[in-house]
Amino acid sequence: MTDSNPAGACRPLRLALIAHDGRKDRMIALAREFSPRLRGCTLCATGTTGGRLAAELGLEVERLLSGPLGGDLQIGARLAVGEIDAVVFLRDPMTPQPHEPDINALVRACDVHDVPCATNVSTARLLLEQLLPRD
Ligand SMILES: O=C(CO)COP(=O)(O)O
Repeated sequence: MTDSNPAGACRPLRLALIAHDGRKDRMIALAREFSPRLRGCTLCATGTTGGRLAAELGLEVERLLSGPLGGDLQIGARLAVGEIDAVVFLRDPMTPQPHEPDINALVRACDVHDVPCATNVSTARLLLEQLLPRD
């Protein structure tokens, strides 16, 4: 999987995957659906999300800090310097989060730097269908 990232460069797509607890099962189901195509990507994730992706799907994923401990900010910092091509961030809109400012900062960073960011499964499917090349 080369030349298909938004930057058009010849390297694997660098994708960040993040899900709140109330959306983690949906993230696993989504990643399972796309898992053959995700295996060619460079994946990073917040801590607990990444742990589940690795344990349940065998995906190779760099685990950053858990979201409430700064993982969203780490991903935001990376995308701000051009190190992440796209984000799937399955937010739970029904549950208040202690790190709401970090969540807003990450979504804002995506908008500031024009990085595609899907915050629900339907949009994530569209994004992944578009960005992940077929086998
Ligand atoms: O809280 C999160 C995103 O805001 C997700 O963090 P975890 O993947 O560590 O649960």
